Amino acid sequence: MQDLKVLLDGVKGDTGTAAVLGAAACGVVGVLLLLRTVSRGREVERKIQRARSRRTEVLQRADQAVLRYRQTHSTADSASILALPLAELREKLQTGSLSPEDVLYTYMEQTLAVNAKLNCCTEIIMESFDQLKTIGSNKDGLLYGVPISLKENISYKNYTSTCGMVKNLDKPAQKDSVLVEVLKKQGAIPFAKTNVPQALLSYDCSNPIYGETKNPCNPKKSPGGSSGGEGALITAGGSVLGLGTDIGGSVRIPASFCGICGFKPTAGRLSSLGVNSSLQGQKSVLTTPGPMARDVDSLALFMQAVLCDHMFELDPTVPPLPFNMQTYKSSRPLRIGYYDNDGYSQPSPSMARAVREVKALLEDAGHTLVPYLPLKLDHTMTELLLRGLFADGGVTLLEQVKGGPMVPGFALQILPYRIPNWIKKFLSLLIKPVSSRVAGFLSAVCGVGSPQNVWKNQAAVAEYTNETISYWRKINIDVLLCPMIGPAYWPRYAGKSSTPLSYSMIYNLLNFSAGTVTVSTVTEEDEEELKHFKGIYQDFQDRLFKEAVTGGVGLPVSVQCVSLPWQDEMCLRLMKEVEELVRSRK
Ligand SMILES: CCCCCCCC/C=C\CCCCCCCC(=O)NCC(=O)O
Repeated sequence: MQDLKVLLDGVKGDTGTAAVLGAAACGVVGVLLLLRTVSRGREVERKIQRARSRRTEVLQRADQAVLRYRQTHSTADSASILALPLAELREKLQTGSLSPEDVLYTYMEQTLAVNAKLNCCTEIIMESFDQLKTIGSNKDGLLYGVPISLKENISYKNYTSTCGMVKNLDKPAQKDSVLVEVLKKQGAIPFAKTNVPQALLSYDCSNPIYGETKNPCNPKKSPGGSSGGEGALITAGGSVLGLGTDIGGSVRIPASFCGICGFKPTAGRLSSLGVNSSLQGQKSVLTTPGPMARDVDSLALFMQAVLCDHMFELDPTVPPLPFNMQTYKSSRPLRIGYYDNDGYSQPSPSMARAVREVKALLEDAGHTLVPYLPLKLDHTMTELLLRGLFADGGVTLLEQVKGGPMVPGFALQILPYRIPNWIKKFLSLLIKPVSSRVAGFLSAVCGVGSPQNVWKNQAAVAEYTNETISYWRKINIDVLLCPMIGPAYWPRYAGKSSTPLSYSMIYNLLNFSAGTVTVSTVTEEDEEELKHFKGIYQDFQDRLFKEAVTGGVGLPVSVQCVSLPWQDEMCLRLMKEVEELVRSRK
């Protein structure tokens, strides 16, 4: 200390030396910071490598387990097991004509093969093999012996839910999520976890840890997201039932992009304890777990299985409403609202055609179809939905992804949250004459500014919900038929193209029940019509959407069915009817 004082005294008045010392100090600090960044980068890289090696190792172990099983057991007919719809599979398991062992090993084998092609799994749950030893005690369960895949963010004890973010690596769940516990009690065997996009806030499916998942219908296309791993795995036959989550369409969009069925129940109907998200605590737009499968009966069976006393006991915040089979099975003619264009995002030709065709089928079947249009979508999408979702101006999301690598396109996706609000507001004014929609987006992602405004936003959402319910009452409709985003995008377009989310996310904002059923495929005529697509606003969002869905001939096309909150069975009923009508037309 004394030496330092002498040194400083020595340089006092000598400004040249002081400047040199100052510069040297800055240099040292700079080098230290650089070293810290490099070392953190290396640590991140090591973490990612560890996770990938662990996955490779677990895939190999699962592969060997399947091999051993095949060598020691007379081979069950895999193809016929994989072809069974869930209802039949379940019956054969319950009557004992199929064993849970044969079914699990068959699905495991298929999953490993599918994953090698599509990169859809993040984990194989090795405990699924152990579960076979005790499964007999769940023989009465509605899902006895049924293998089920889980989206990566659903907690399973000792497995990490990264939500596609490096910072969450190496934090294994302390316990099973409530849904996993309930599923196990019902005899289901969770056996794989599936891939998601970075931070879950995208309808693409790529993250820096596990990479990009491919669409089984066209590997060059995205499977959708965020439950994209589920969409790909189920479509390719690796799973007969899966569990995803949906805050903006993350169950419905991958179901639509891959060609299966997906159901987003009313948020609150199923327990969310142990279901991870990147915007925990955000209440304006609600997230919910929801099932995905090849047919609607499987979705209904899932709901019936988990809406049980065990779930109501484990999570008393869930209303004790068992599945209403009477509503699901009812054949009472319905009054069905419909729209093929929401007036905010022009649908692709196949999206609109699918609604028109299903409308005609429903009319022929004796239902009454009533024109419908979502209220004030322009204002609602930006001022209620986006401003509510990012009430904090995106701070939470930025914190989540800080310091980690980003998948291509993600940096651009989160750029608006990095730009200071005064610049965004200025840009919003500049852009307004060109696209009021994009201007609204820039203004909305500035957030709400104060806690008081959070409450105002939530009150406005409640008011909008009430207005919408009154509108349903006024035109006296039971359910709604409308488009679902599709066909599958080229990878990385989802991060740039947000406006089509008006078709899915509006029902998260309203917290209505909504599900998708695949009803058609893109035709040459659809593709030809797409060439003349201009869009409603004719802005860059419209141009991006057009680019994203080109090259879709032969890809699946879905429609969406919607019902009022807590009328989940009614929504499933319409989905089932749509599925049957479309099947009987073929
Ligand atoms: C240019 C105008 C844009 C208007 C409004 C767009 C609103 C969307 C904005 C942000 C992107 C949010 C993407 C959400 C995708 C689905 C994610 C999802 O459902 N995740 C499930 C989960 O988190 O559990």
